[in-house]
Amino acid sequence: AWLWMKPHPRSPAIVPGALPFIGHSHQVIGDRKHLWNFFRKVQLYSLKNGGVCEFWLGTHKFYVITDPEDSLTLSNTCLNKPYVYDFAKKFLNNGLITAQASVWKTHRKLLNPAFNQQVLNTYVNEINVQARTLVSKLAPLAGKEPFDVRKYLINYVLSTVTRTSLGLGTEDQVLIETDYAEAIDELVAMFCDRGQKVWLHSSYIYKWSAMKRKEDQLINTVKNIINPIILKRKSKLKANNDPNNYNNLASTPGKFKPVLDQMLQLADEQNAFTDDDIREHVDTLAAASYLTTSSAVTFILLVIGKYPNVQERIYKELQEVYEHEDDNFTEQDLHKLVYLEAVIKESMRVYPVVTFIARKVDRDVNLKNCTLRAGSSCALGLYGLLRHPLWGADAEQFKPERWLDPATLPEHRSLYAAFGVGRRICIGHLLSNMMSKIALAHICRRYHVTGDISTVECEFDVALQPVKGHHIFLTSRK
Ligand code: HEM
Repeated sequence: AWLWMKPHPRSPAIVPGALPFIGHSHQVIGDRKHLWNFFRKVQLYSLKNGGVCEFWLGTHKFYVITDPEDSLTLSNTCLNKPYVYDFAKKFLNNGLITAQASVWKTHRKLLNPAFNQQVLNTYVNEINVQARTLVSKLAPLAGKEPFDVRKYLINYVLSTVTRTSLGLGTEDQVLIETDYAEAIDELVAMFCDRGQKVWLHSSYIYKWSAMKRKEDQLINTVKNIINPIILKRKSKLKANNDPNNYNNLASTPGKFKPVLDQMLQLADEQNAFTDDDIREHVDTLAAASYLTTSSAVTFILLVIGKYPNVQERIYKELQEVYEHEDDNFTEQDLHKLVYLEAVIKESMRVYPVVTFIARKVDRDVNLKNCTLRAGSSCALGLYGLLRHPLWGADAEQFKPERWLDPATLPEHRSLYAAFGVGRRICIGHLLSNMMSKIALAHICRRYHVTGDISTVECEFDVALQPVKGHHIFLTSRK
């Protein structure tokens, strides 16, 4: 093992503190706040050392890339995910996040059209409905005490994503928002837990653990909820007597074709997906969307709360866009909210929620100054890319204005890494932006927000999130 750990020519710098056999494993043990500090530290170390460095978990080598060009090379050369993603494989299997490159290529191509702007525009009405529900749930809290807004946002994102992907009626939707949401939440937390408990990485040891028994139980819960929904929808579409049938929906204003229907249609016409594939895609969309988007909006509210001038400018822009206090935000309105968009982008740059992604290095890869060895894993440091010196001397500062003038933005596209880098970039990024924008527009037109991003401590939980209990305070604008 020691020989394997020995640097070879064209090796990058090794993060200090490695021990024989265990590498840096002792440095990741601790709570989630500690874990985030470790990941942050290695990315800053990578930035300082020419954009690539390495660390070790046991005898497994992880490279960390924060150079924009090298990260693009690696992410497009190696499309497979490393073994840590396999922890979620039993649950999400052929879903886009965990799918092997060969399956991913076909499925991603088939699913891309379901997330293009034209399709997303048909969701605007539904997202407004959900944002109104969010605002009405926040109403009793306004003017009272500071509170943790994240759980309300989780609920908002999960309802929106499951509504638009499953198209359920109110009855079935209740089950999704309670039992299904809870099971997904526990499963995601469990994968993160296993990642940190290095001894449970071995599938042999894991097989005998209480965590594995719990995982099986939760996966069954999820299957028992989603499988009947898929079957029911399938037979309804087949019978062609459903008034919600796609062909009627497509042309009805305010209606949309849920992703589930699009997948069932592809399955029917092209044999593209099995029922299991479809469930895995639906579960992946739910799991990938809610922690990320809810954290992002929480951070944005804390940022808005900290900078009153930014908040007033958002409010002014909103007032210019809608005519009546109670109007929905239309697709055209969303285009006009350019300052709000800049605030969202800048907040996600300075306070990203997905701080790194990873790839399996399944062949030797030559980068500018070093060679990555096959058999290892590589983390692409999104946090590092988003504050790379190429952003300018003010890279650490929150400055939404930089997005209003393209001339001030860095040229390299992979520096805009909040939603990933390369071909496996987030499929839901436009939907996520729409959900964030509509929720913030509804909140900011009703309330004045107080919060303080500068005192927030973060913990790593798949998505980065404020340590529990970080609060905002709302006062009604009326
Ligand atoms: C603030 C919100 C979000 C952030 C920061 C985010 C970030 C990311 C990142 C960094 C990746 C790349 C993962 C990797 O390469 O390993 C990714 C992938 C993915 N995201 Fe998102 N995401 C967000 C919201 C969403 C939403 C709303 C959805 C679904 C509706 C979604 C669905 C997915 C899926 C399915 C993938 C896998 C894509 C593939 O490999 O083809 N995400 N996301």
